[in-house]
Amino acid sequence: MANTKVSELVFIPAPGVGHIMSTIEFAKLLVNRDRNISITVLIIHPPYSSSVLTTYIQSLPMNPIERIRFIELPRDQETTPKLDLEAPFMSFYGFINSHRNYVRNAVSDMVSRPGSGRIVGFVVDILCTGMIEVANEFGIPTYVFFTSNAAFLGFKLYIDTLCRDWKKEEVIELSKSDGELSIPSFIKTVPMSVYPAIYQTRDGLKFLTISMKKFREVKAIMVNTFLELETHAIESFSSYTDFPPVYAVGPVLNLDGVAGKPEDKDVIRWLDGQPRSSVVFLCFGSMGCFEEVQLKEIAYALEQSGHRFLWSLRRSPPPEQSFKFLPDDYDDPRSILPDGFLERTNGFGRVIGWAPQVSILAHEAVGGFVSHCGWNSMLESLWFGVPTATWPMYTEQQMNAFQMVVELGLAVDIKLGYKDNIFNREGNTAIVMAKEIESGIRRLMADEEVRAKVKKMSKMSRATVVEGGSSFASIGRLIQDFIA
Ligand SMILES: O=c1ccn([C@@H]2O[C@H](COP(=O)(O)OP(=O)(O)O[C@H]3O[C@H](CO)[C@@H](O)[C@H](O)[C@H]3O)[C@@H](O)[C@H]2O)c(=O)[nH]1
Repeated sequence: MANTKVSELVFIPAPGVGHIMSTIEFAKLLVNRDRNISITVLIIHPPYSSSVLTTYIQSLPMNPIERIRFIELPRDQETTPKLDLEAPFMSFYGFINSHRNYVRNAVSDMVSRPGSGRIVGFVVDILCTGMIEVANEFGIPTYVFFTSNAAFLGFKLYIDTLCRDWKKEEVIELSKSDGELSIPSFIKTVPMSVYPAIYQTRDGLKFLTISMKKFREVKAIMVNTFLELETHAIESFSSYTDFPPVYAVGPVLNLDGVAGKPEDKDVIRWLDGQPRSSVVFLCFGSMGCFEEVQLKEIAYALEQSGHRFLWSLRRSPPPEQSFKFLPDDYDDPRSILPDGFLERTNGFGRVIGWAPQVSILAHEAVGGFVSHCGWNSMLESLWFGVPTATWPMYTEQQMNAFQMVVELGLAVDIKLGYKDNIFNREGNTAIVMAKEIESGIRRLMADEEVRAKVKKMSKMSRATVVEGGSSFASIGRLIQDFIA
């Protein structure tokens, strides 16, 4: 007999650091909010090797949370499709879909478990919308947890609408032109220079149209954002009649960080010894890394700027290993930095590998953040009131940078339209010269107007998630929708 009092949700996050962490934090938030909600998280192991992600997944069962159960789906090396660098999105989508049978089995077990609750919904990541098919087989509604922002969701919707009337080649041609787009979720017209490179391919567009079609089938979309930050973008969805309701439920953050290392304490101790707001922190997300020539330009810029710095430096996998391995720490970063750089900057700068980013941003010594503009990083920097200098690299980050700098005035730019092809790094990117980086760092540390706006937004981001706040209320309405 099912326990009718308990509402069960099945969460299916995507195996990427920037996706899985916020999704699981959202699960925690829901069970804390309502004692009658219970959640089973189905973990799909990544198809590539990532020490950070593996450490994070392994840590989950070690920190039990009441009413959240983690089930790791089997890794079937024989039958899972391999990732294709020519079609990274669709092959990743195929990889996720190859787990459908495991999801069916897990849900069948849940349904037949005595005393289990009524399954009221699947909550899936954008990369896992193929699982809607399984939810439909069980007659269970699906919700999407969108780990990026509302403006970008609006971009996808806009391009999807274009693709109904235009051939994909025409959309690609348009995206490579010099023009601008009037996208309803953006206040200003959006220059093509910030159009994400991944959607300038047939593979990316195919994924976009498939996932948007699936989005139209779901009961609601939860976006990791908040009304005070993205008022215009969130309100823009009300003009669509054939799109599900959008709930702004953020910022949903993992304030515990990812993969704690013993050296992290040493980094924090070093920050303890620095003056307030004096340190520039540089970090480029779970997939960010640069060629040696670019690293040298960053090093020169840091030296010239004279600001104290903390630089998270990660090594790209060799080209033939792209997408089989994610970036990792250098054994010895000295090998790729300019001669004598570490000695000359000793005392005012530090180079580290994977950073305890959240603890660093929370530290009062940090005065600025040079970031790749991954959405979690943007939300974390706003939460802690640290202004950003934008250096977007891959996926939707150019649009995030445009939004932060041009639309919202919450960041300064180093580069808005920098694009890195993470699936094929060989000679694909222009070099940003030291002078440009140095100028960005100087503006970041000196711009009091942006700093004041960020501090104000920091207060709003904290107020929105507590009782009386808009995201708090939004989650309340969502829970009513789950249990109705
Ligand atoms: O050295 C590091 C690097 C990252 N992080 C953390 O890892 C997360 C990274 O997330 P995010 O900033 O969003 O970057 P990505 O890992 O690049 O995230 C992917 O997912 C995001 C959400 O969909 C998108 O916005 C990005 O473009 C996409 O690349 C954040 O919580 C960081 O605090 C660390 O703790 N230490």
